[in-house]
Amino acid sequence: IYPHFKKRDLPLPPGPPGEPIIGHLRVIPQDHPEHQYTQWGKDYKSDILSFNVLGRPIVVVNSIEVAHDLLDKRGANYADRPRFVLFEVMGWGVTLTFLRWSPQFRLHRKLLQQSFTQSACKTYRPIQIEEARRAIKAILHQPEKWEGLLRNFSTAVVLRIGFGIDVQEQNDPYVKMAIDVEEATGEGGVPGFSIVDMFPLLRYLPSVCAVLDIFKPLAHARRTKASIQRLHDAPWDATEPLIRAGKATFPSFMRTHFGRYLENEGKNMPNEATVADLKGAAGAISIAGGNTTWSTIIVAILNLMLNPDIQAKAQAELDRVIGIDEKGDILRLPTFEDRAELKYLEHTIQETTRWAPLSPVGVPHATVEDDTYKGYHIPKGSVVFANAWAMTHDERYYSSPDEFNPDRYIPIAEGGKGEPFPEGPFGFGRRVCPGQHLALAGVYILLATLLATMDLKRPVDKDGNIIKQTVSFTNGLSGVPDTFQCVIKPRSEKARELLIQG
Ligand code: HEM
Repeated sequence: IYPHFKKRDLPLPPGPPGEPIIGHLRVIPQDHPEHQYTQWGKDYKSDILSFNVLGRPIVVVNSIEVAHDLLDKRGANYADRPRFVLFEVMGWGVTLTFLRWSPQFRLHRKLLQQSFTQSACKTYRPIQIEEARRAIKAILHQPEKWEGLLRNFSTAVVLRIGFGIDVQEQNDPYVKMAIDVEEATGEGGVPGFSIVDMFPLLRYLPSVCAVLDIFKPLAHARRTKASIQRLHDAPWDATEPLIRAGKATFPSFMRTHFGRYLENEGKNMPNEATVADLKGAAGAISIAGGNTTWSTIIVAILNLMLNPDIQAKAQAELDRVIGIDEKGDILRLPTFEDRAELKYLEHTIQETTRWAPLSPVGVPHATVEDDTYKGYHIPKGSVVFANAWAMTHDERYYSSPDEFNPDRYIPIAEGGKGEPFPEGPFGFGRRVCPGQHLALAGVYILLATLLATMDLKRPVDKDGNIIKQTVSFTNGLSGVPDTFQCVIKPRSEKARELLIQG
């Protein structure tokens, strides 16, 4: 199947020995392979490694330099994706994340990239600020539900931005629909590693035959398909009549692009994107942007709770920038205009993405053609993982990389260590996350509002002792921190009032 795998005079990048026929199928750990890939990089003294799974070449990139050389500088050759058959069965067919290198990929990439540039994201600030304040006000009333309420926040933001629907404050049906779909997609496991990804024809196996455990993901994908379709259709159907009537009040991806579509149609002009393309792209915003933004916020909260000194420093900075009255209470809620001055908060957000990159081995790319790099052969069709975890924990750049320390980014000129902002958590090259500015803006406004108004404390038992909690992450398309407890209380009566006023 992979003729170029054998036809070579140069060696493949190094890696541990595999087994006959199945190669490294059982050698690569199923859970959190990023750690083992990092260790192998050290064992083989190489930032590029190779493996094969059932004959398919796999390349793992462990350093930022190699990622730049291959995924950025030779971007066109590394812009493909492997086929994600299981996700196709689920119904994620016209979703940018899973599209192969093709004209359709380029169309979707253009649509999404243009829509979420640094400056295009400003259009969506009012939605982000409104939802952030709404979520923290809800936490004020139901502090024990903080985790779910923050999930509602990130899901509501991407649904509103994608489809322009008006999300209800509590129990919104679309938010529920999107969360169910996110969970179901997450349960699909590590992308590209199910039995149907390896043997695509098995997707047609009749359900009665698919009784073995290895076929569970297939059964799961078939069950989930209808809900994924619904997530594309229901919010679209709700907004379409409003856009047609020119009555869609909120800006959204759908309003911009479907509005343009209708305009062209009215003038008998051709449309580059079909309705299916636009639905798929709006759906991609919701699946790629909800869970990831939420998880980033949760990781930040975890670290702010575990490090009260960091939390106090971030709050002191907010107080200084926002202004406080004679009693030490903040004068107003934070806005996007404060962001440039909130350097410590910005470093805390960067440190959050560095400390626990949410897609630790990235979303795999694939090579379009054979390549040669530093004397190694990289076959056409190789699946390429950019090990973001290895890059953001690289001791050559980061002192005590497991430590959460926002101060590591203070420039040398200001007496700091001048460690670089992380690269890798949002991927690389022509596949780099098109939603990164939107995501970081959402994380910023949520954390700024939360820290300005609330204290995050570790829970204590009835004797007042701090309850010890372990920190762990799920596997899958993006790692989500496992549930932990956090006590969230208003910093003052004034903070409470500001939140209630909105
Ligand atoms: C903190 C939050 C986020 C993180 C950590 C994140 C991370 C990533 C990563 C690692 C990739 C794969 C890049 C690669 O293959 O090299 C990706 C792709 C993508 N992200 Fe994000 N993302 C986040 C938020 C968002 C948001 C809010 C959107 C909404 C527009 C979004 C839309 C996408 C899309 C559509 C892709 C697929 C790009 C492609 O395949 O060409 N992401 N993201």
